[in-house]
Amino acid sequence: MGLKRNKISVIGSGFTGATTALMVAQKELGDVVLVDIPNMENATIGKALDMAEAAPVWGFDAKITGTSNYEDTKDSDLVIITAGIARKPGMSRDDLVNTNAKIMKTVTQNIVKYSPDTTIVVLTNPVDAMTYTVYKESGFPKERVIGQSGVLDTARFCAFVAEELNLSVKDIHGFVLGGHGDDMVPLIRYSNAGGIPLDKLISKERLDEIVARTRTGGGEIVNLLGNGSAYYAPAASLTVMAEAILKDQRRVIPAIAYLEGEYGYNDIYLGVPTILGGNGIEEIVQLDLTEEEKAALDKSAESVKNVLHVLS
Ligand SMILES: NC(=O)C1=CN([C@@H]2O[C@H](COP(=O)(O)OP(=O)(O)OC[C@H]3O[C@@H](n4cnc5c(N)ncnc54)[C@H](O)[C@@H]3O)[C@@H](O)[C@H]2O)C=CC1
Ligand SMILES: O=C([O-])CC(=O)C(=O)O
Repeated sequence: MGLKRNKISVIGSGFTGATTALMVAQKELGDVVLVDIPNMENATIGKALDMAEAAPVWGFDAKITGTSNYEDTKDSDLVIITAGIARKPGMSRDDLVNTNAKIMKTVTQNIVKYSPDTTIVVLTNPVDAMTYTVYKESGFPKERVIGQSGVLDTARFCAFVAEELNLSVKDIHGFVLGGHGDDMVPLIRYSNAGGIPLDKLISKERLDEIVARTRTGGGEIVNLLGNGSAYYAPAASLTVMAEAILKDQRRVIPAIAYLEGEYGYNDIYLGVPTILGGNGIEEIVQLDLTEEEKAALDKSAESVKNVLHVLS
């Protein structure tokens, strides 16, 4: 017998879930089970079938199944949660908290029932609080419940810097920490273009504008789409995290992790630099922060705590 293929379940077959399913299948990270509520079952089966029919065109081997039955997720190696409502123009991510917390609880109970040893990556907003909810509901060890924000926020920052400098995105490295809200913390000191610190290449005034655009990057897309939020870059971000975990890459990736003293915070999920590998979050990297950077991170952590208070 040959090697066993990974099984990846994606919960929620909407914009982010369906796009993620296609991206992970295209990269042959494993077989994919796409799950939604019973009312959406036909549409979910249809999306999965449509993706399976793309496989011969692109030449990827991955079985893709659509379902509303969690039994089909049994023994998943990785579960990605995208289920829930998305914001519309005029809303903040935090407005989604009560509706999506309820969804997180039922989804998590079903995941745990069929895949007690899996690793969970959460996308649903407000994502820091939703990752905390999934962690508490699952009873899983903290390293196996992870939230996505930093890859996306950093990607937006890098896209804006590459555009500003007219350079390849491949040479831009950024680091965005904190909660996935408008007071997230892009760390200029740890960002560079081909190793050259950004403050040597871009004026302070323009850098401030890029930081501000990064912080409201999700809202910029929400306003343009009019009827939902971003999904291509979020799905690409989830795919990178899935690859790091399933291939045990030990990549340095900003992710939403449970903190017990790191950066001075306790009992909170927050975006920090991590090492992501086969065991999920294998380490939290503790950077030295200036007083100003730490104050900005404190403010962001405070916003996440305020959302968590709504839930308790
Ligand atoms: N953390 C991040 O960086 C990002 C987070 N998001 C969040 O991801 C979530 C999903 O966004 P979209 O895919 O654009 O929304 P969408 O509305 O296109 O899809 C959500 C899907 O979840 C399904 N769903 C609802 N309750 C469910 C349940 N109990 N079980 C299974 N499926 C269920 C819905 O039927 C729908 O198909 C939103 O909360 C959004 O704010 C989106 C982009 C980036
Ligand atoms: O902005 C939103 O509501 C969706 C999201 O989290 C993002 O695109 O960063």
